[in-house]
Amino acid sequence: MSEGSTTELLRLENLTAGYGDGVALDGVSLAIASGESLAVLGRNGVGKTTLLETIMGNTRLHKGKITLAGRDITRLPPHARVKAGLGWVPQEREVFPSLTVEEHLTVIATPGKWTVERVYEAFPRLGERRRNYGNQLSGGEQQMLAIGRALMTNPRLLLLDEPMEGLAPIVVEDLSARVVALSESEGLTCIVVEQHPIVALALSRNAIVLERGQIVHTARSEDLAGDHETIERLLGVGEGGADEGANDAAARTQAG
Ligand SMILES: Nc1ncnc2c1ncn2[C@@H]1O[C@H](COP(=O)(O)OP(=O)(O)OP(=O)(O)O)[C@@H](O)[C@H]1O
Repeated sequence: MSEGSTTELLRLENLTAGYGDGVALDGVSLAIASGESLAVLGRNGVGKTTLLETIMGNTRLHKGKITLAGRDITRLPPHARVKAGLGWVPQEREVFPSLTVEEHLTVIATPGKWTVERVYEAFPRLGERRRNYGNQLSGGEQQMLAIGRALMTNPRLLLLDEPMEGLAPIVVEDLSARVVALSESEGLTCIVVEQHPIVALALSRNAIVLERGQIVHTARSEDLAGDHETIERLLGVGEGGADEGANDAAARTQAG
């Protein structure tokens, strides 16, 4: 795909980034088309979060270029990247105990197709909880709120960092269906970082696997889901259902 093509939304060229002088992301290049959903997979500490943080402008960039919808955003500060069309759902969720659901959604709203009412349509549970405070929400509700809040900035591209972490299997199932609906029905372009391949591959069209800050495998998600040898080799997990993934995530969270 050529740069500036009408369907290309994000292009990363040779991104090398990290924290201080350290390099956690090493020469990553990829292009994402508008409407695509991409899963970023890999074992612990391989640079998945760093990839999203670098797209957002939260790491030290040593080298490389980031283009969003034909615009070079490489040097923009994070808040300007949100304005340019990046929606950020951080791993920590960052839900505030003293704000209600509705206050979380309205405080950063940007005019566009996503309004509070549309977020409640996509996540009816949030509508039911609109007057509840952040600390009165379950983990799943907090995650929905983190996604809803990002939608309120009317992004072109939504970046989700381990959205299923610590959630019960039934909640993972529900939230996965809603994330799929965002990309399939709403046409929203998404990048999802996820530890467990079964969960991530079910909600994405394409996938990359990172190892030591580099892309070592690229595939269509449905192909990789059936490629047990590659999953075992690169991710070190055997066959297992979404339930296993969610339980792993819950165990990780409980362990710290
Ligand atoms: N704030 C930070 N300061 C210094 N080094 C960091 C920081 N955050 C991450 N790193 C290092 O960067 C490397 C990549 O970490 P990153 O969090 O991107 O991996 P990950 O694949 O998202 O892992 P996980 O699944 O455990 O979240 C690791 O070696 C990690 O120790």
